[in-house]
Amino acid sequence: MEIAVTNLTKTFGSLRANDGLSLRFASGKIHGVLGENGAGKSTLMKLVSGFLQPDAGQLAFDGQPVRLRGPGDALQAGVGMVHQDPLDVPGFTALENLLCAAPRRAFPSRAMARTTLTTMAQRLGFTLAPDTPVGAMTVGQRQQLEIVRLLACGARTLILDEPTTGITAAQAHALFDALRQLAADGNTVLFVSHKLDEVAALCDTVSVLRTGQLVGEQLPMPQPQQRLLELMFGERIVQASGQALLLAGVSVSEPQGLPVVQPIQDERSSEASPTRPLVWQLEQVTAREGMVRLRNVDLRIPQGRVIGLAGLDGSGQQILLRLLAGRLHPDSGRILINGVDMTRARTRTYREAGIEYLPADRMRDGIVGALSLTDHFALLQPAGITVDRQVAAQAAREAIAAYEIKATPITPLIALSGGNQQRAMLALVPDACRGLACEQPTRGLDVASAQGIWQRLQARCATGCSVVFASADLDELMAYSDEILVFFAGEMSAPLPRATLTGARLAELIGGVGFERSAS
Ligand SMILES: Nc1ncnc2c1ncn2[C@@H]1O[C@H](COP(=O)(O)OP(=O)(O)OP(=O)(O)O)[C@@H](O)[C@H]1O
Repeated sequence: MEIAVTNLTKTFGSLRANDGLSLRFASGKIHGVLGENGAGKSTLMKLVSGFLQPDAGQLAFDGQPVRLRGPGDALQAGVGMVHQDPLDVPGFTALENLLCAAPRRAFPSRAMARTTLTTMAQRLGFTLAPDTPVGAMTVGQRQQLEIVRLLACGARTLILDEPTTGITAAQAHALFDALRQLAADGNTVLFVSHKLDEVAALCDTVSVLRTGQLVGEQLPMPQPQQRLLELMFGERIVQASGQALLLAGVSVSEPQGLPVVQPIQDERSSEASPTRPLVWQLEQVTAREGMVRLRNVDLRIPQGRVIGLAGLDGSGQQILLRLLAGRLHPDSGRILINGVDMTRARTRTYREAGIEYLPADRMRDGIVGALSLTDHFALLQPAGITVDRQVAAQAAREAIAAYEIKATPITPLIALSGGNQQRAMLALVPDACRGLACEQPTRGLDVASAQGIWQRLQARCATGCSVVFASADLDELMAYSDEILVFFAGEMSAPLPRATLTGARLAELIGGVGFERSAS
C-alpha cells in the first residue's frame, strides 16, 4: 500500500507541528522516520492514521485521495498505528481488548478471536496470553497486543511509534523479523524511532524531520550515522577529531553503532559504598505480583549509587521497583528505608521518607494528561486544600527551563510530545528525593535528551540520592549503572559491578546463560 502526503500541515495554536510536508512511502518497504523530541514525527503519523486531521494538504492511499474522519476510517482503508502509549483498556483481558476494538466483521465469534490472537502472537514471536488482564501486562506486551489487533483488523500499513522502547532485545528481534515478513508480503511499515541502530538494521529508507519540516526525504539505507545525527540535531552536532562525534557532551564510540553515551562522572568506587549510609535495605523479602514471584531477596543500596535492573520484560524487575517504592508489600521479609522498618508502610510514608517512583506508563500511572505542569506542581504542594498558583507557576517555569521542556506552564501535558512528557515527569521529582525507583527513565527520548536526563540523575546521585532503574536498553544499563542486577525467571542475581561486565556478557545473563541467583 503506497502512502503519499502532499503539503501536509498541522498547527497547534501558533506551533506548526507539521509544516507543509510532502512525502511518499512506497509499498513493500520499511520506512524509518527520525527526528529529535518534538520534531513532529508522531503528529505526521497521527495524520496518516486518522487520529488527527490536517489543517491543509492531502493524503492519498494507493493513489486515491482520502479524507480520514478518525482512526476507524484509516483502519478500514488499511492503515493502523501502534502509539507510544498503548490505547487499550487496562481492566479488560487481552482477548476482550481485541474483541472490543475490532470491527464486528473481524471476528464472527469469541473462539475465533482467541485462535487469531494465539496464532498471530505465535507467528510474530510474541508471548501473549488471551486471558491476562491488560493491566497486569508490561508495556511491551501491550504494544504487541496492539500490533496483533491492527493486523487482525486488516491493516496493510502498520505505523509503529517507537515500538521497541518497552521491549527486550529478543522481543525487538522477533518484532523486526515479523515486520520484515510483513514488508516482504507487500505491506508498508512506517517505523518511528530515536534509535539509529534499529533504523539501520530494519529500514529500507529513512526520512528525517526537524521542527516540523522535512530535512531528509526517503534516503536509502544505509546512511552514515553521522549524517543522520546532523540531520536530526542540526548545528548541535559537531564533527570532532578522529571518529568521535560530540553531541552536547555525548561521545559516540563508533560510526556504525548506536551512540554509546559515556558515563559523565568518574567510576564511583564500589569499595567505598559499604561505608555510606543505606537508602534501601531488603532482608529476605519475598513478594508476588501476577505470575511472577521474587524469593528471599537480600539487597543493600547505599546512598549515591545507580543500580540498573536488567532482564526480559516481566522477569521480576518491576516487582523489585514497586517494593522499593512501597507500592507493593512483601509477603515476608523486611524493607528498611534509611534504617527505618517500612515493611508495611503506605506509599505516602515512603514519599515522606524521600522515595519516589517513576512508572514506564507515564500517561496511566505518572501524570494527568489534562493538567498542566503548573497544575501538577500545585498538586504537589503540601498545603492541604489550598494551593498557591503563583508558586506552582514559578516552579513550572523553572522546570521548563531546567529540563528544556517544549511547553508553557499552562499547556496540558497530553499536548506535549512523548519525550517532553517524560521530561515533565522527571521534573516533578522533588529535590528532596533520596531514592528514585524508575522504569525506563529515558523511554521515548532522543539521544541528546536522554543524556540530559542522565546528567540530572547523576547530579542527584552526587548529593546522595540513589537511583534504581529498569531498562531494556543494554547500552543505557552499561553506560550508567554502578552495579547491575540481572533478573531471570523471577530470580535475581547478586549485584554485578558494571566494570566486570560487557554488553555481550550481560545479554547472555539476561538469557539465562551462566545466570546465578544471589545467594541468600
Ligand atoms: N495535541 C497537541 N496540542 C498542542 N501541541 C501539540 C499536540 N500534539 C503535539 N503537539 C506539539 O507538536 C510538536 C510536535 O510533537 P510530536 O509529538 O509530533 O513530536 P515527536 O517528534 O513525535 O516527539 P517525541 O519524539 O518526543 O515523541 C511538539 O512541540 C508538541 O508539543
